[in-house]
Amino acid sequence: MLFQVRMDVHLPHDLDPEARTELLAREKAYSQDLQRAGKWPHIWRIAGEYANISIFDVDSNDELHTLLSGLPLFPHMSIHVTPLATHPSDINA
Ligand SMILES: O=C(O)C[C@H]1C=CC(=O)O1
Repeated sequence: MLFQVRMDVHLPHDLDPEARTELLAREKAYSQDLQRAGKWPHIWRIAGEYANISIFDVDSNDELHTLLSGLPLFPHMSIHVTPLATHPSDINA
């Protein structure tokens, strides 16, 4: 099952710089592990925003929720999920 996920990051302005560095390192490692596992096949920065558009390839809504809620940045993000269906005009479908 494919989902488009938009993540907008809102880090607290008073976050300790060391804690911020550690948090972002954990986020990067978590994200890259899921990319290597094929669960997170696309991630794009939205130009000009601290936000990304990602594609997740998961087995269920529950798996998606588990993966998203495990993001180290989860407490600092707003997340919008769009389920994707096959387009009838897709020549690759
Ligand atoms: O920077 C972001 O867009 C937020 C987050 C998503 C993956 C990652 O490494 O950071």
